[in-house]
Amino acid sequence: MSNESGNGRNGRAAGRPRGNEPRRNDQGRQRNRGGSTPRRYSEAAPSSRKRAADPARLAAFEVLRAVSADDAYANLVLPARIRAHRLDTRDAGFATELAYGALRGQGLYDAVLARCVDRDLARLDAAVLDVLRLGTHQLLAMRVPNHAALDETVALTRAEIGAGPSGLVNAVLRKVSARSLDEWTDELTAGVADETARTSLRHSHPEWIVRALRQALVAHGRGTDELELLLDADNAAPIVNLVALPGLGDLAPVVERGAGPGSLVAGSALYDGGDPARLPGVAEGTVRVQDAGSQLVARALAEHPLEGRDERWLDLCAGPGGKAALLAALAAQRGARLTANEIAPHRAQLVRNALAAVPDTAWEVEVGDGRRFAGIEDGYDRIMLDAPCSGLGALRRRPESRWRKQPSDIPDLTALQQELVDAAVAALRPGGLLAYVTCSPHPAETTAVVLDTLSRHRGLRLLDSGAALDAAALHPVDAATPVLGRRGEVLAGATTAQLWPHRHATDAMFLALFQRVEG
Ligand SMILES: C[S@@+](CC[C@H](N)C(=O)[O-])C[C@H]1O[C@@H](n2cnc3c(N)ncnc32)[C@H](O)[C@@H]1O
Repeated sequence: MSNESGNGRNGRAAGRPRGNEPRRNDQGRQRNRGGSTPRRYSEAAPSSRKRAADPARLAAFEVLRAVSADDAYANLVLPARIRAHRLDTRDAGFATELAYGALRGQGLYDAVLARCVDRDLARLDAAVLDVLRLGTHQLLAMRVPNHAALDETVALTRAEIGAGPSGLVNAVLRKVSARSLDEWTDELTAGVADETARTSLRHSHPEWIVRALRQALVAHGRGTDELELLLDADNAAPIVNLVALPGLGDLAPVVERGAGPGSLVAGSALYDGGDPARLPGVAEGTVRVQDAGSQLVARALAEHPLEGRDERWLDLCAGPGGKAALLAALAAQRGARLTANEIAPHRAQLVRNALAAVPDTAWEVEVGDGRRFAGIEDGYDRIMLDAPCSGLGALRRRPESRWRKQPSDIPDLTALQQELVDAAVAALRPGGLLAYVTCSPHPAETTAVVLDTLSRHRGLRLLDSGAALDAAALHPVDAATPVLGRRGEVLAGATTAQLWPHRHATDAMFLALFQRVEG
């Protein structure tokens, strides 16, 4: 057995990519090799190869098993598996790339596997299918030598599933390794006439999401020529974004530990040095992991000028508390107080945890349906409505989510979004500000909700949301979309704003900032 296919002297498992940057093709996809690279295979038969599973690959396998067998969320399972296997920073990075990459690429990898397995994939043992997805990702998209990907995946199969399927796994992965990712995608898409179906395969997104994102680009004033960039951004690992809670957190020690300053929003940093939980301030909760787009929409609400009283702030749908923590810290600096409401008790507890670092004079947590705020007496000055949504703007962060969502989810969500908007409007004092936010660019959840809201609430004005984002950002973000009125006229001074992973390196957060103009 070569050195590369066994555990190294430092305990690091074999076959890890070496060098700094993974190679990428012209769509930004990570590559294993080009078609001209010589292919190497282990000479040993599967039965005589190593049997122990490499801990990093085992951690990734456990994540895929939890996702497919228990409907778990990969981003919640992975940290625990990394700790359980005591992976160092490099191996944790390998396990993360392997698990997340295999989940994101599942649509394309299953199409490849369907060509290499002599039966319907649905008839394969689910654990065997997961192990094949992990092997396929290593062979086609990671810089793991072929022989290491094969040996290690067969060893994982033997150790975790049994000797029986290891021959099948070996045979299938040898077929997979006979072509590069580009060769496979070309072959799989060659006979597909429909453009959406081709794009869906090539970029490993369900067809309905490809269609929805194409419509979203158009609805928010972008060109459909950006679609492939957007899909590729969904398939790339996002860098960790940090926020220092204003007045409480300090980024200087975090920067000393290798983080770079964030370029989009004040008080933010970017970190790619491993587990952010080890950074100064993170355990204390004064420095938090939070997407820069989320930071920006929270600041856009908090920093927009407001006449009159500015003491009562409401976060209507606060769980798990990311925006609430930032809003509460800003409220504390202004002598305001945030009510953070959440319907799910366990998520309300996450909000309390997120707020723990902020003086408790500045916040309270309530548990209940946000729609009950329609009946309150004394209105709020600033309301954040970060509505439950499809999450189509955060696919890069939740690698399995694209395969779980259904187009039939959307109508129920938009009905709830509209009812929550109605409650928020009723809970707003005259002159008060309402931020309607989604982590989805889907037109039904964004522009359609805004137009419906404007048609039913004549006392509500849509502000220039794009300008509000620009004012809260370190530089103009160019995210504004003009809004058309009933007769097709552009509404003066009114825009919505849409951030994008491929343009802003944020989640695709949507913001519509409203003001109640009459009592
Ligand atoms: C998009 S998440 C909010 C994310 C949060 N603002 C943050 O930044 O961490 C939407 C939240 O709304 C909650 N939710 C769903 N229906 C609700 C309702 N009717 N009233 C209040 N909260 C609700 C969900 O449980 C979920 O925690």
